Amino acid sequence: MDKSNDCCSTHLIDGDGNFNAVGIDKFMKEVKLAECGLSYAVVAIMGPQSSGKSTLLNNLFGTNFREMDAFKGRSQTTKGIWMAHCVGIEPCTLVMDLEGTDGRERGEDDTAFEKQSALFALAVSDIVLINMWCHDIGREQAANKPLLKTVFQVMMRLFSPRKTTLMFVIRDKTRTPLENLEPVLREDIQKIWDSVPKPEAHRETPLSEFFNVQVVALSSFEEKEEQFREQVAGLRQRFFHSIAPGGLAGDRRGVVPASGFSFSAEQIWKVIKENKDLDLPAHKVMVATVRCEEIANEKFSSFIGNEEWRELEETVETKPVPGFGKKLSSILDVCLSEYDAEATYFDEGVRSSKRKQLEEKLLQLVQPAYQFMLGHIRSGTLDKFKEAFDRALNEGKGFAAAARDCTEYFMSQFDEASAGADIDQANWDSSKVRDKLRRDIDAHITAVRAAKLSELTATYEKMLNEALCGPVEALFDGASNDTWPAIKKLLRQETEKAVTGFSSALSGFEMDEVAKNNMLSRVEDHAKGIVEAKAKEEAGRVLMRMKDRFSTLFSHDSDSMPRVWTGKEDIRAITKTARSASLKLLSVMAAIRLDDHADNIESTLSLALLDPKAAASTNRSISVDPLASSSWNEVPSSKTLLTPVQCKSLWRQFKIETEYTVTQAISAQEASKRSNNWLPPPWAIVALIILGFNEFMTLLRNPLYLGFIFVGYLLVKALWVQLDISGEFRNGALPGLLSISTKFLPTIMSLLRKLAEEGQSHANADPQHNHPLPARSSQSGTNDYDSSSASSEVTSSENGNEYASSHYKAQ
Ligand SMILES: Nc1nc2c(ncn2[C@@H]2O[C@H](COP(=O)(O)OP(=O)(O)OP(=O)(O)O)[C@@H](O)[C@H]2O)c(=O)[nH]1
Repeated sequence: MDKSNDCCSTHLIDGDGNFNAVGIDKFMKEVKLAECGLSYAVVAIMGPQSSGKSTLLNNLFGTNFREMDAFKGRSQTTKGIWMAHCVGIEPCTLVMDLEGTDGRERGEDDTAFEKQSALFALAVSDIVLINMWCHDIGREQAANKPLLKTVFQVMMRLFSPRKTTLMFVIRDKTRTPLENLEPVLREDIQKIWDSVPKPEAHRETPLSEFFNVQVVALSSFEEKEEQFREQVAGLRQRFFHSIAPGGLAGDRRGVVPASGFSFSAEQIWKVIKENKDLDLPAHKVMVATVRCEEIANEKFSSFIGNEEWRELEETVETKPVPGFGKKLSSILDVCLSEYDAEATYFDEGVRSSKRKQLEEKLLQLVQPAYQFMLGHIRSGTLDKFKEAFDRALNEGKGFAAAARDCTEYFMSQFDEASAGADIDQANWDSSKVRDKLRRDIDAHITAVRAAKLSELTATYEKMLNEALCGPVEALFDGASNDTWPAIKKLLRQETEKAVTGFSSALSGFEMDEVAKNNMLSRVEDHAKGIVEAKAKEEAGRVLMRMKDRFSTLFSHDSDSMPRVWTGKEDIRAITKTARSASLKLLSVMAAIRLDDHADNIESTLSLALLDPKAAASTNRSISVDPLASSSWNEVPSSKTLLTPVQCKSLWRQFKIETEYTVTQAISAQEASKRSNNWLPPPWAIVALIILGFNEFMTLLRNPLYLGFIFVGYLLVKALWVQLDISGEFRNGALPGLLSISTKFLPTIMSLLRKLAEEGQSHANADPQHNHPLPARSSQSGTNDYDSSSASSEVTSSENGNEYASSHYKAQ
């Protein structure tokens, strides 16, 4: 029978002392040893070569170790150490069949492997069966004596050895009852124990401290097979629940968890082969360290490959994952509890330190995902805060209250959400992200606050602009003594109104008094600035305004009716009034007078510009022009709109530009006077009537004369109109005469030509109806007269209008 093909037995260490790690791993998987934890037992059998060890094990545990064929003779069949799984015994029990001692194959001196395998069996097994022939008991040259000596010697090489059960299996028992055999055997054992050299610490240590000695006797398999089987079946029962308290196994102090068995065995064999002492507690820790490390690494790798984790990690990079903390905690929990389950039977100190390391590694791995999650929570909370804050402001909530409430609410929202992202395994600090959120919120509030404040300021400034610009301009338009007081009053009213409104609008911001007052004073300054800017603007066009005012006053009477220069008006007085009114405008526009400080700009200006002679006489002693200065005495330069020099220059310009209007008026007045004087004086008219009374009467009595006179009148009138005599004389008598004299003859000629043409055309058109010429001429003359008269009237009317309109334009 070839043992290598057995499904449940494997060559653990070969004859040359090589450890079959691959084979044992495979074996462990087959028997599912790793799942057993500490619930497993290891049995080893030692004994002389061909003493029926394999036969016993196969019968006892249902194994399939190779037995020697009885017909081929007693030669060594078991080389090295074999291992098999005991069939049907609970808990899982492994059995090791060791190479027989005192074998002829290795020679008498080659005890190295024997000792090594004995030490290995003692270090690894809970129960060691010592197979011996019954007839060897009490014999001096017994085959098992060297074996026992070896066992006891190697036992000394184990530090803190656990108590192992040494079960002496007496084969081929004789009729001598066991009760008689056992004391002899125990005596033999004790003698051997006493003869073994021991270290100082164990010199007095009894055998029972190290070994739990048991003795069983079996009938011969060959001769009394039936009895043998019965006895073996009874013995088998003792291996059930061997590790339970009071069971067959020893104290199991050095036992390693089943999953570490293969590694532990390999390491023990390695140490034994290197001929070192075996420190089992240290070995246990070493095995635990290596195995826990392996388990931890395996769990870490399986965590990295975990689908759920990978999905979570991938998702959280782009968006928040609801229930992040719970999900991640549960994945980590599964991983760590798997570790716990597998490492549970290893040394507690090692196990927990490796668990801690695994946990740290896992937390390090998942921390970036947590940071992503916190980042999403932070940005999401910030966005929601902005929305809610805007909404609260739009609903009319006070700025500071809205900022405070929203901040408080959304910070608590963040705290809640970040608590949801926390995992049970770590106490991660989210305060940095929280602080960042707080900073972002504060920055947003500050930005919105600044925008709102500047919006409010702009609104009130705009209101002030609207309230002040137009009225101030109108007030400057009618510049008078009351202008600046009126402007001051208007400014005060509007400023008060704006400040009150602005102040109540600012109340929602809960600003400190100083800042608030600063803002209010800025609004006040703005109002003042508007007035000053308007004043500067108006001062820039003061010349135009002065001219307008002059024209208005000059060309209109006290009822604001356009003035017609009839000759009765006092142009000098009118001019003076108009100029002094214009000067008033100049003096009003010369400086900003928003404070109550009085100045004498007006008097200086009127003295220097309106009445230069008086000024000259007043200042004779000083002989200095009061306007030859670039500043007014009482007015600071910031409030000066027009310096004295500018005023002087403006006045000069003004006078030049208005002079034409005055000249025009004077001319018009003279022309008017002349046009009203064409009739002879009344006394001449009375003398003419008295002296010419007879001639008039004669003419009236004779219709022919009357007709001649009428025709003559028509001719003179026609000449008057044609020559525009009244028009020609408007520019003076001499130019009129000269002009008429040059135009007289051509006009007569053209008049006659027209008459001739008229007569010709009538003769050609209707030769039969030859109307009498006088009648026709009379009609024609009448028409001419009418049209001329009308045109003359129109012309004069147009001239009148033109005249009026020229005056109007001048205004
Ligand atoms: N006298 C006697 N012979 C036995 C007994 N059991 C087995 N044998 C015989 O002993 C011989 C050796 O049997 P194995 O079981 O191979 O002995 P072993 O100790 O495993 O041999 P190695 O592996 O070579 O050390 C076989 O021929 C068996 O038939 C027994 O109880 N009494």
